[in-house]
Amino acid sequence: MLSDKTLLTQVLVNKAVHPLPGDWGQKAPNDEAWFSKDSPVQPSSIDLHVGYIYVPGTKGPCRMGGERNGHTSYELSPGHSVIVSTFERVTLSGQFGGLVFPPSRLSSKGILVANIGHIDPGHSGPLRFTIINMGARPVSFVREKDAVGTLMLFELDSESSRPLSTRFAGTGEKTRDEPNAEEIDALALYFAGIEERVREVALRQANRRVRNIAGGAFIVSLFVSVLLGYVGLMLTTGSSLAQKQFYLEEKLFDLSKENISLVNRLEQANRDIEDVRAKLNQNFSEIRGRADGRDRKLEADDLTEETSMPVTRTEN
Ligand SMILES: O=c1ccn([C@H]2C[C@H](O)[C@@H](COP(=O)(O)OP(=O)(O)OP(=O)(O)O)O2)c(=O)[nH]1
Repeated sequence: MLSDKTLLTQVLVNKAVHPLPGDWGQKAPNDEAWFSKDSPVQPSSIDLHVGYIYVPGTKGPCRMGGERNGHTSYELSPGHSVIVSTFERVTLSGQFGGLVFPPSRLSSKGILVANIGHIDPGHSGPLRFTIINMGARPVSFVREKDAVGTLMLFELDSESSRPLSTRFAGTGEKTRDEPNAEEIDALALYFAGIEERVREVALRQANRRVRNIAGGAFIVSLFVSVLLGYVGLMLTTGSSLAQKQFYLEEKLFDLSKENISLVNRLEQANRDIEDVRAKLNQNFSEIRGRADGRDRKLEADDLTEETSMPVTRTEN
């Protein structure tokens, strides 16, 4: 593995990692700043920074976040995924290979980099990473400023007989570059489409309950049509409004949850009314029973009174 000094020579003399962010490219190799805490060159690795951010599902060739039009800064919402290319191009001769890892400060924010891997001898171009926000909060990425990978270089025991660049010769293809539309859209904006699925289940549940209890199909269809209208709107306006979309979707989600809670309360109120009705019926039958008993007693008393009265005869 190359140490900071050899790494620095590879970077500054052979342009193995180039360009460098900020004014690092203008510093002389013997500048002490290379060995400071903030240097992109660390004891045995070099930091790679955000280049462009590509957002899956971006419609239209001119939309920010799509092919050849990556964002230079982006706030990645929880559960969302993007492709990030590196600001630096990594150009290795046949004598060197590399390994790239996510910086641990990214992992502590809940960022998962899906494709850590190796860099072939002969590779030339930016690297790219598929990134998912598994954390609880949005995470911002800014071009040139935020580190997105940590690269280590290795010197091979002998030069590769066919470095990557020669294997591409005559194919008309290049080693890896910025992603095209097909590669960007192979990803889902939401990790495993999870938000979509959860929302569908919540809506289905709300729909069923409301229909059962209050014949509220109207409310649900209204809710669904608002949702569909909104999704349609988002499809036509593209995902440059992704954050706004996320916010509104959260709101729709909350509404759906509120709906379910209202339905639960309605169910409970129905059960309470049933209880009160049963109690009233019971009280009514008891009162009725008592009244009947009293009537019967009064009738019996009248009868006794009549039969015990002395009979007076009138004699002519
Ligand atoms: O996280 C990574 C790892 C590698 N690479 C670059 C450098 C590497 O030389 C090239 C190919 O990597 P790998 O051989 O791992 O991927 P593959 O799927 O086999 O690529 P390909 O089909 O282009 O050979 O992609 C990246 O951009 N990001």
